[in-house]
Amino acid sequence: MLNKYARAFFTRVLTPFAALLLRWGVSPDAVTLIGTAGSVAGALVFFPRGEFFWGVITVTLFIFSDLVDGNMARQAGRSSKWGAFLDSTLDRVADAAIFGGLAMWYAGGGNDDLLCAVAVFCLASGQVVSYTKARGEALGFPVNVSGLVERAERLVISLTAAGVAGLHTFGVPYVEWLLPVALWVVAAGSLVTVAQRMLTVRRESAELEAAAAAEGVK
Ligand SMILES: CCCCCCCC/C=C\CCCCCCCC(=O)OC[C@H](COP(=O)(O)O[C@@H]1[C@H](O)[C@H](OP(=O)(O)O)[C@@H](O)[C@H](O)[C@H]1O)OC(=O)CCCCCCC/C=C\CCCCCCCC
Ligand SMILES: Nc1ccn([C@@H]2O[C@H](COP(=O)(O)O)[C@@H](O)[C@H]2O)c(=O)n1
Ligand SMILES: [Mg+2]
Ligand SMILES: [Mg+2]
Repeated sequence: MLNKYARAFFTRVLTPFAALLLRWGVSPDAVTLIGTAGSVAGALVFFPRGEFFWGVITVTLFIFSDLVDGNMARQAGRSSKWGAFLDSTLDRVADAAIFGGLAMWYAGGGNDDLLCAVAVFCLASGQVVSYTKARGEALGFPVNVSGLVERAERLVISLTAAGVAGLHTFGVPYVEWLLPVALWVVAAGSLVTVAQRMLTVRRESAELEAAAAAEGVK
């Protein structure tokens, strides 16, 4: 949903910045790499220590590079399959660091085995959500579904909740519960999304086989 509705807005807002980077001679691949490195560092330095506010600020600053790199590639007429591969692959790395960092907090100072397991489930199910589409498309199916909780939703829900929950360390009361709720929501939403995508590929596969069988009868 966010991918559909918010992308146009961010494309408009980020286009001048992307143009400036191109004028400075920065390549889209460099933005993809630096954005991922910054997101990973922000998540793994701050989240395991429970410093959610600064973690979210750092990760958010760097993760917007994911909207800038493609914008740069399109403006420069340099969109490539390699760029698409690099972008998607490094998305998975950044996501692993974000949910892995949260799981590390609950395994350590946060001292909550159940929430650690939920964060690990968010990590794993998010990767499976992306894999269903990548594998379905590689097999030649259109995978004509986005699903309830795509990457943008996973990030916005988790990072917003973590950022606000992090205000607890500055003395803001009654905000810590937001992160556990967000993790449960992302976990449940990702499970639904995996099911939506798997059912779509199953339907598309059946339709393709039926069409092939009908073709054979003629
Ligand atoms: C009191 C202060 C507390 C601090 C609050 C901080 C607030 C910050 C909170 C959140 C910010 C989160 C920003 C998240 C930005 C996300 C950007 C992003 O990564 O978008 C990527 C997404 C997809 O791009 P791709 O096509 O490159 O990726 C594809 C995707 O990975 C697919 O994965 P799948 O969905 O299948 O799992 C892969 O299949 C595919 O291979 C891959 O190519 O881009 C978009 O979706 C575009 C839209 C992004 C819209 C983001 C909007 C977020 C903006 C603001 C949030 C506002 C929150 C306000 C908080 C207020 C708090 C008080
Ligand atoms: N280093 C890169 C990154 C991206 N691309 C191209 O952009 C598409 C992704 O666009 P986003 O707005 O989601 O970043 C991707 O599929 C590539 O075509 C690129 O070429 N090089
Ligand atoms: Mg990108
Ligand atoms: Mg991306």
